[in-house]
Amino acid sequence: MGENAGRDVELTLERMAHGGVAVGRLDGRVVFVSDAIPGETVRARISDDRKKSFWRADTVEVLEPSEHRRPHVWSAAGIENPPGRRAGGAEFGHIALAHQRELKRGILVEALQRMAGLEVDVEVEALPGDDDRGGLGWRTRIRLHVDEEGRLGPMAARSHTVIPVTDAPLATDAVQAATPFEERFSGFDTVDVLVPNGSDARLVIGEQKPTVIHERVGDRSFALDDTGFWQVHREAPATLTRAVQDAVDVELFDPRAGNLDLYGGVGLLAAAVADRFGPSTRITSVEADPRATDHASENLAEWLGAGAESGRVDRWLRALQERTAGDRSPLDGATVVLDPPRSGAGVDVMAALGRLAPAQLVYVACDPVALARDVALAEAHGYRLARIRAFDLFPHTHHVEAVATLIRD
Ligand SMILES: C[S@@+](CC[C@H](N)C(=O)[O-])C[C@H]1O[C@@H](n2cnc3c(N)ncnc32)[C@H](O)[C@@H]1O
Repeated sequence: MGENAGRDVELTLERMAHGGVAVGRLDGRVVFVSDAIPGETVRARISDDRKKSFWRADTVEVLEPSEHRRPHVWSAAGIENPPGRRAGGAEFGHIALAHQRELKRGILVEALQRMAGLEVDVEVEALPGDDDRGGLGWRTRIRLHVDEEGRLGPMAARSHTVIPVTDAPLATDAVQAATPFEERFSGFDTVDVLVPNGSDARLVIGEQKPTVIHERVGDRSFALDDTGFWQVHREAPATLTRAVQDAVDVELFDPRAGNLDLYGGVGLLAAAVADRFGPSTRITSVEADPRATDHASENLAEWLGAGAESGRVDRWLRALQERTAGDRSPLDGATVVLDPPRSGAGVDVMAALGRLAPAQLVYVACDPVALARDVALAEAHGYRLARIRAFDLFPHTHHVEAVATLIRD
């Protein structure tokens, strides 16, 4: 760190940036400030002055509060704790819930405008029950880290410091009740606590071998590993199922085409499509994790035309192209659902999709900037954004989920 780290400065915040930090300016230099709200004036402590183009700072006192400021929903994360000693993972917990959604909307709209040249408006929709519970009690799984004394807690934001806690209010009541906050776990790095829908709580301590669990979504049961990926919000699997079903343009959907569910996990979204379009639907889920792929095969077994293949999406699409003989693309008339990790699909995958030319893409995104970049790439390959919805899948954090339909012009 340079000589400014630790210095307190007064800043008025202009806007919220991607990543959940507010933007202020000090002598013309951008400063990203945590725990602040656009419009506020705060005293902030500089935490990182290594870069020429921007510094980072943490709010230590609010001098002129925003009307949207609230006491933090998690005392372990509030500004009463010293910078570097605040629990991470609830960086919007000091902002009124409706305003959190407004800020997330702004980030998504601005990213699409700046990176894809699109003027869209979109509401960030609350998930069922969240407004009644103040945006708390939604996490069906949490990962806690172990500090040097064996205590459990999240890391502080942008840090590897574990902050021991005695509660986790974003987690469901069942997850909180199952979390052994008072126990010590010396010798382990992490403890995962999860309560699958309709079954008992599970603890995954350190590098434990995976155990198969089941999650219910409506009438369906999905097999998965307790160490594997599953949507975190208790209402997310059902909400994304409906959103993907609604996002598919029915006129363009061909059940006999080579439909795909890329980054398919254990087959949640392939099942959504197959459920929507009936028993003759063909769809292949592509997933990098071989165990998740095995579960997807099992979870999709009732549809004759549905299956799962293991592989990295970029390589799998390249192999598909290489197998292609003649002029007809294997994705002619196909619908491709893709739900990549935070980094998005990226240049190679979007280019491969552009060459394979499916009729429509349904892009499920957990990062608005990666989405906007990939929408711009899709446009360059002849697709246009036909519709987009956004969901507040992660209340009290800066994260937002979007479901976009891109249609080949
Ligand atoms: C956001 S999750 C979505 C899973 C699924 N759609 C769901 O909703 O449950 C992303 C999935 O992509 C997988 N993944 C990450 N990178 C991948 C890649 N390059 N190729 C294939 N799968 C990948 C992860 O293992 C994870 O299961």
